[in-house]
Amino acid sequence: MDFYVHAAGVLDDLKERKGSIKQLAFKNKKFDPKRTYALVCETLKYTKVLDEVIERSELLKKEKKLTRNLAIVLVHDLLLTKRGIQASGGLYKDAILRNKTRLNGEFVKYKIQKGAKSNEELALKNPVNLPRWVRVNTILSNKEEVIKGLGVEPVDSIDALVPGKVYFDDCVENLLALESNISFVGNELYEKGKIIIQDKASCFPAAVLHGMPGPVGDIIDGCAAPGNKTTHLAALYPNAKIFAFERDAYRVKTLQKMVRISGAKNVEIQHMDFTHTDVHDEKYANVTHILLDPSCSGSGIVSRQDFLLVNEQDPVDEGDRKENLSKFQSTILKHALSFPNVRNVTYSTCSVHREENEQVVDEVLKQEKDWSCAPLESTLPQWPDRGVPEYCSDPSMAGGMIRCEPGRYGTIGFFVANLFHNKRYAEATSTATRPSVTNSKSKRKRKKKNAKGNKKAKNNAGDQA
Ligand SMILES: C[S@@+](CC[C@H](N)C(=O)[O-])C[C@H]1O[C@@H](n2cnc3c(N)ncnc32)[C@H](O)[C@@H]1O
Repeated sequence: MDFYVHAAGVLDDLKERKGSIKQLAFKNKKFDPKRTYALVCETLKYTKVLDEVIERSELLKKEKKLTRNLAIVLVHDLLLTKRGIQASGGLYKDAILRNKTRLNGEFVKYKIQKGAKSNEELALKNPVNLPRWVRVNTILSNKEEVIKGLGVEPVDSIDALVPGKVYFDDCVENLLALESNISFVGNELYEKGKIIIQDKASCFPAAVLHGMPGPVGDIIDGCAAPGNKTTHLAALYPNAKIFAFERDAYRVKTLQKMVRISGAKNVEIQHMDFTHTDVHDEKYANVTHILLDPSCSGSGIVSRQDFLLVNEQDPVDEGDRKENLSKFQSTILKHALSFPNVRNVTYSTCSVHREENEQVVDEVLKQEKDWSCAPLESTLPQWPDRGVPEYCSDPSMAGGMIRCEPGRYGTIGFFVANLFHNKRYAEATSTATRPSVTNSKSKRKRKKKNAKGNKKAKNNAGDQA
């Protein structure tokens, strides 16, 4: 019976938003976490039905010792599983069994009223069905090996995904989509780090950065753990050094593990607050690119389980939280832009709120006049959803930003802005294809020419970016 009390406790904690279903189910190892997780998920799928049946049968009025959530998990197993309540006996089980006939009767009536032919028809359905996005880790493998290993055949749209099929993404190289229910438990490609499970939108920042022209020095990932984007950068830039910052001690361990499994040898992990770095430290003198993916509200994340909590959790007042996050995001973005040789910076969040997205970029760019937002042509132009013009003081800027609506086109909610330093970018792109000039006379000549070029480039940044 302790198991049911524990599962009911998880439901109580979920209501109070003490963690995700997975976190709470796996927190207490005394009870089989997988079994707890399964019961909690299944119960949440049928909460509406169970609540109704419990109410109609007046169970809680008659059995005062039962709480709502304890009754829900027990009635779930009584009515919706073949095995029934898995406990040898006790107070709570007896209370349910005393009301068994009534509960069964109300359940049958409910099903008839709803016209349901099976119990499954009563379950809550996930309105958002994301495919499983898998990035081929080109450090250790290639598309051919992965396709062969997964034993899948290509289809030409994510809507056509069924078991045994694969879709090759058209925005991000080496990104594949598989059907949503595929499991990677025990999968060799996954366990050996040859594939990395990463949502499509989360692959955009490194892909955008990689699409920018000009030479690349060192790269910073300012907010790195768990390391999806760091390892993506490492795969795209095998010859660059990547400094991966993470301030949280626990998450640093996850980052270390992920970098190790990915086989990346060019990542230097820095366990520290990125905003505390000395931007003039010689160590970072060669940094030309920064990927910044700071903590955010996560309001764009739609997980496989989120829909289960729609009716369970009370809405929270997000006002203050959004404001604090927005301030932090502006501060960390300004810090990224202050590295003396940085030329390209992507700023991203998995939030759908303007306060964390367009507004942060807009406010920072108002203060940082040397920086601009790159236009559509250089920021995955094939992606249809862009920034919201009304949220930017210069509405034309929005076209260069990426927005992903949760669930639309198979991704979570996401935002990316692609920023470039006007002068450094113009310099880098006008000399990119030329051999390096070392003598001082030609250096002076180049400087003069670049000065002219910079002016032109600033005016035509859109064409060049
Ligand atoms: C949204 S997550 C990053 C996800 C990561 N980019 C990925 O794709 O796997 C933000 C991370 O930044 C870390 N973080 C937040 N503020 C930071 C700071 N000032 N310095 C370094 N890390 C920070 C958080 O601990 C968290 O792990």
